[in-house]
Amino acid sequence: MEAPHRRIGIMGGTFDPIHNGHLVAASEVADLFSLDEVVFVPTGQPWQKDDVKVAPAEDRYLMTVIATASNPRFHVSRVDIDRNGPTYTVDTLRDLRRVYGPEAELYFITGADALARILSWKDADQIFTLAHFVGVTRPGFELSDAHLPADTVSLVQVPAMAISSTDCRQRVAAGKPIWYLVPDGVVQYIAKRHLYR
Ligand SMILES: Nc1ncnc2c1ncn2[C@@H]1O[C@H](COP(=O)(O)OP(=O)(O)OP(=O)(O)O)[C@@H](O)[C@H]1O
Ligand SMILES: O=C(O)c1ccc[n+]([C@@H]2O[C@H](COP(=O)([O-])O)[C@@H](O)[C@H]2O)c1
Repeated sequence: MEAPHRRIGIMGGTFDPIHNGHLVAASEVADLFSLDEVVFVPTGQPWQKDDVKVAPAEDRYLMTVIATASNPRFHVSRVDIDRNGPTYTVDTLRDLRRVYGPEAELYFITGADALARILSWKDADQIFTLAHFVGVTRPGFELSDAHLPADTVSLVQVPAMAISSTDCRQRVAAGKPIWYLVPDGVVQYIAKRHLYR
Protein backbone atom coordinates (compact mmCIF):
# COMPACT_ATOMS: atom_id res chain seq x y z
CA MET A 1 0.00 0.00 0.00
CA GLU A 2 1.26 3.49 -0.85
CA ALA A 3 2.41 5.60 2.10
CA PRO A 4 0.13 8.58 2.80
CA HIS A 5 1.47 11.95 1.67
CA ARG A 6 3.33 13.83 4.35
CA ARG A 7 1.48 16.83 5.75
CA ILE A 8 3.82 19.70 6.54
CA GLY A 9 2.84 22.86 8.41
CA ILE A 10 4.83 26.01 7.70
CA MET A 11 4.91 28.77 10.32
CA GLY A 12 6.63 31.83 8.87
CA GLY A 13 7.47 34.78 11.04
CA THR A 14 10.02 37.37 12.02
CA PHE A 15 10.10 35.75 15.47
CA ASP A 16 11.68 38.82 17.10
CA PRO A 17 11.36 37.08 19.52
CA ILE A 18 9.39 33.86 19.05
CA HIS A 19 6.66 33.69 21.75
CA ASN A 20 4.09 31.26 23.11
CA GLY A 21 1.40 32.64 20.77
CA HIS A 22 3.38 31.29 17.80
CA LEU A 23 3.95 27.94 19.50
CA VAL A 24 0.34 27.43 20.57
CA ALA A 25 -0.92 28.31 17.07
CA ALA A 26 1.46 25.81 15.46
CA SER A 27 0.65 23.09 17.97
CA GLU A 28 -3.11 23.55 17.56
CA VAL A 29 -2.98 23.53 13.74
CA ALA A 30 -0.72 20.45 13.84
CA ASP A 31 -3.38 18.66 15.87
CA LEU A 32 -6.38 19.87 13.85
CA PHE A 33 -4.81 19.01 10.47
CA SER A 34 -2.91 15.87 11.59
CA LEU A 35 0.37 17.40 10.46
CA ASP A 36 3.47 15.22 10.50
CA GLU A 37 5.63 18.21 11.29
CA VAL A 38 5.65 21.98 11.51
CA VAL A 39 8.61 23.86 10.12
CA PHE A 40 9.20 27.33 11.56
CA VAL A 41 10.75 29.69 9.03
CA PRO A 42 12.31 32.88 10.44
CA THR A 43 12.31 35.70 7.87
CA GLY A 44 15.54 37.03 6.38
CA GLN A 45 14.58 40.61 5.56
CA PRO A 46 10.90 41.20 6.42
CA TRP A 47 10.32 43.96 3.85
CA GLN A 48 6.99 45.07 5.33
CA LYS A 49 8.82 45.76 8.62
CA ASP A 50 11.46 48.04 7.04
CA ASP A 51 10.43 50.81 9.44
CA VAL A 52 11.07 48.62 12.51
CA LYS A 53 14.49 47.71 13.92
CA VAL A 54 14.77 43.93 13.66
CA ALA A 55 17.29 41.79 15.60
CA PRO A 56 19.98 39.94 13.61
CA ALA A 57 18.66 36.94 11.66
CA GLU A 58 21.03 34.54 13.48
CA ASP A 59 19.66 35.60 16.87
CA ARG A 60 16.06 35.16 15.67
CA TYR A 61 16.98 31.79 14.15
CA LEU A 62 18.65 30.57 17.36
CA MET A 63 15.73 31.70 19.54
CA THR A 64 13.41 29.75 17.22
CA VAL A 65 15.61 26.64 17.53
CA ILE A 66 15.67 26.97 21.34
CA ALA A 67 11.89 27.46 21.52
CA THR A 68 11.06 24.44 19.35
CA ALA A 69 13.80 22.03 20.47
CA SER A 70 11.69 20.03 22.90
CA ASN A 71 8.94 19.19 20.36
CA PRO A 72 9.89 16.26 18.10
CA ARG A 73 7.46 17.46 15.39
CA PHE A 74 8.77 21.04 15.31
CA HIS A 75 11.67 21.97 13.03
CA VAL A 76 13.31 25.20 11.89
CA SER A 77 14.31 26.06 8.33
CA ARG A 78 17.00 28.52 7.25
CA VAL A 79 15.61 28.96 3.71
CA ASP A 80 14.51 32.55 4.27
CA ILE A 81 17.53 33.72 6.24
CA ASP A 82 19.98 32.11 3.81
CA ARG A 83 18.32 33.72 0.74
CA ASN A 84 19.56 37.22 -0.09
CA GLY A 85 17.18 40.13 -0.44
CA PRO A 86 13.69 40.74 0.92
CA THR A 87 11.77 37.69 2.15
CA TYR A 88 8.80 36.70 0.00
CA THR A 89 6.55 33.77 0.87
CA VAL A 90 6.34 32.81 -2.79
CA ASP A 91 10.08 31.98 -2.56
CA THR A 92 9.68 30.25 0.81
CA LEU A 93 7.02 27.94 -0.59
CA ARG A 94 9.04 27.10 -3.71
CA ASP A 95 12.14 26.34 -1.63
CA LEU A 96 10.23 24.16 0.83
CA ARG A 97 8.50 22.32 -2.01
CA ARG A 98 12.00 21.34 -3.21
CA VAL A 99 12.92 20.21 0.33
CA TYR A 100 9.80 18.14 0.98
CA GLY A 101 9.12 16.89 -2.57
CA PRO A 102 6.16 17.01 -4.95
CA GLU A 103 3.88 14.74 -2.94
CA ALA A 104 3.99 16.63 0.38
CA GLU A 105 0.89 18.59 1.40
CA LEU A 106 1.96 22.06 2.55
CA TYR A 107 -0.11 24.11 5.03
CA PHE A 108 1.05 27.71 5.54
CA ILE A 109 -0.10 29.03 8.94
CA THR A 110 -0.87 32.75 9.42
CA GLY A 111 -2.39 34.76 12.21
CA ALA A 112 -5.50 36.87 11.57
CA ASP A 113 -3.42 40.06 11.21
CA ALA A 114 -1.10 38.57 8.59
CA LEU A 115 -4.02 37.01 6.70
CA ALA A 116 -5.75 40.40 6.51
CA ARG A 117 -2.71 41.84 4.67
CA ILE A 118 -1.90 38.84 2.50
CA LEU A 119 -3.02 40.41 -0.78
CA SER A 120 -0.17 42.93 -0.36
CA TRP A 121 2.39 40.11 -0.48
CA LYS A 122 4.55 39.57 -3.57
CA ASP A 123 2.82 37.43 -6.23
CA ALA A 124 -0.22 37.05 -3.98
CA ASP A 125 -2.17 35.51 -6.86
CA GLN A 126 0.35 32.65 -7.05
CA ILE A 127 0.94 31.81 -3.40
CA PHE A 128 -2.48 30.18 -3.02
CA THR A 129 -1.55 27.65 -5.71
CA LEU A 130 1.62 26.65 -3.82
CA ALA A 131 0.14 25.70 -0.43
CA HIS A 132 -3.08 25.50 1.50
CA PHE A 133 -3.39 28.45 3.89
CA VAL A 134 -4.61 28.19 7.48
CA GLY A 135 -5.68 31.42 9.17
CA VAL A 136 -5.75 31.33 12.96
CA THR A 137 -7.50 33.56 15.48
CA ARG A 138 -5.46 36.18 17.32
CA PRO A 139 -6.77 38.47 20.09
CA GLY A 140 -7.41 41.98 18.77
CA PHE A 141 -7.79 41.00 15.11
CA GLU A 142 -10.73 39.85 13.05
CA LEU A 143 -10.24 36.55 11.25
CA SER A 144 -11.79 36.67 7.78
CA ASP A 145 -11.26 35.18 4.34
CA ALA A 146 -13.84 37.37 2.56
CA HIS A 147 -11.04 39.04 0.54
CA LEU A 148 -9.48 35.75 -0.60
CA PRO A 149 -10.16 33.21 -3.36
CA ALA A 150 -12.67 30.51 -2.42
CA ASP A 151 -11.44 27.18 -1.01
CA THR A 152 -7.83 28.26 -0.52
CA VAL A 153 -7.89 29.10 3.17
CA SER A 154 -9.14 27.33 6.29
CA LEU A 155 -10.02 29.47 9.28
CA VAL A 156 -9.47 27.92 12.70
CA GLN A 157 -9.79 28.95 16.30
CA VAL A 158 -6.71 28.52 18.49
CA PRO A 159 -6.38 29.21 22.23
CA ALA A 160 -6.25 32.99 22.70
CA MET A 161 -2.77 34.21 23.54
CA ALA A 162 -2.66 38.00 23.81
CA ILE A 163 1.08 38.09 23.17
CA SER A 164 3.06 39.94 20.50
CA SER A 165 6.77 40.19 19.78
CA THR A 166 6.42 43.98 19.93
CA ASP A 167 5.10 43.77 23.49
CA CYS A 168 7.88 41.33 24.47
CA ARG A 169 10.54 43.72 23.09
CA GLN A 170 8.96 46.69 24.88
CA ARG A 171 8.79 44.75 28.15
CA VAL A 172 12.50 43.86 27.94
CA ALA A 173 13.38 47.49 27.15
CA ALA A 174 11.36 48.62 30.17
CA GLY A 175 12.95 46.02 32.46
CA LYS A 176 9.67 44.12 32.82
CA PRO A 177 9.51 40.29 32.85
CA ILE A 178 8.73 38.16 29.81
CA TRP A 179 8.75 34.87 31.75
CA TYR A 180 5.86 32.62 30.56
CA LEU A 181 5.23 34.80 27.49
CA VAL A 182 8.18 33.14 25.74
CA PRO A 183 9.90 29.81 26.53
CA ASP A 184 12.42 29.95 29.39
CA GLY A 185 15.39 29.36 27.08
CA VAL A 186 14.36 32.37 25.00
CA VAL A 187 14.21 34.60 28.11
CA GLN A 188 17.73 33.46 28.95
CA TYR A 189 19.01 33.89 25.38
CA ILE A 190 17.65 37.46 25.22
CA ALA A 191 19.42 38.31 28.51
CA LYS A 192 22.68 36.66 27.44
CA ARG A 193 22.76 38.51 24.10
CA HIS A 194 21.47 41.81 25.58
CA LEU A 195 18.71 41.99 22.96
CA TYR A 196 15.99 44.69 22.99
CA ARG A 197 17.68 46.88 25.64
N1 LIG B 1 -0.55 35.68 19.68
C1 LIG B 1 -0.70 35.16 18.45
N2 LIG B 1 -1.74 34.34 18.16
C2 LIG B 1 -1.89 33.84 16.90
N3 LIG B 1 -1.04 34.08 15.87
C3 LIG B 1 0.01 34.87 16.09
C4 LIG B 1 0.24 35.45 17.39
N4 LIG B 1 1.36 36.20 17.32
C5 LIG B 1 1.81 36.12 16.06
N5 LIG B 1 1.01 35.33 15.32
C6 LIG B 1 1.20 35.00 13.89
O1 LIG B 1 2.49 34.42 13.75
C7 LIG B 1 3.09 34.83 12.51
C8 LIG B 1 4.45 35.48 12.77
O2 LIG B 1 4.25 36.62 13.55
P1 LIG B 1 5.41 37.63 13.95
O3 LIG B 1 6.70 36.90 14.04
O4 LIG B 1 5.35 38.84 13.09
O5 LIG B 1 4.97 37.98 15.46
P2 LIG B 1 4.23 39.28 16.02
O6 LIG B 1 3.94 39.02 17.45
O7 LIG B 1 3.09 39.63 15.13
O8 LIG B 1 5.41 40.34 15.87
P3 LIG B 1 5.43 41.95 15.94
O9 LIG B 1 4.70 42.37 17.18
O10 LIG B 1 6.90 42.26 15.97
O11 LIG B 1 4.77 42.42 14.66
C9 LIG B 1 2.08 35.77 11.85
O12 LIG B 1 1.29 34.98 10.96
C10 LIG B 1 1.23 36.24 13.01
O13 LIG B 1 -0.06 36.61 12.61
O1 LIG C 1 5.59 37.47 0.54
C1 LIG C 1 5.50 38.62 0.99
O2 LIG C 1 5.57 39.63 0.27
C2 LIG C 1 5.32 38.76 2.50
C3 LIG C 1 5.08 40.02 3.08
C4 LIG C 1 4.92 40.09 4.47
C5 LIG C 1 4.99 38.95 5.25
N1 LIG C 1 5.22 37.75 4.63
C6 LIG C 1 5.36 36.52 5.45
O3 LIG C 1 4.40 36.46 6.47
C7 LIG C 1 4.94 35.80 7.61
C8 LIG C 1 4.74 36.69 8.83
O4 LIG C 1 5.50 37.86 8.60
P1 LIG C 1 5.70 38.99 9.69
O5 LIG C 1 6.34 40.13 8.94
O6 LIG C 1 4.32 39.33 10.19
O7 LIG C 1 6.57 38.43 10.75
C9 LIG C 1 6.42 35.52 7.28
O8 LIG C 1 6.55 34.20 6.83
C10 LIG C 1 6.70 36.51 6.16
O9 LIG C 1 7.72 36.09 5.26
C11 LIG C 1 5.36 37.64 3.30
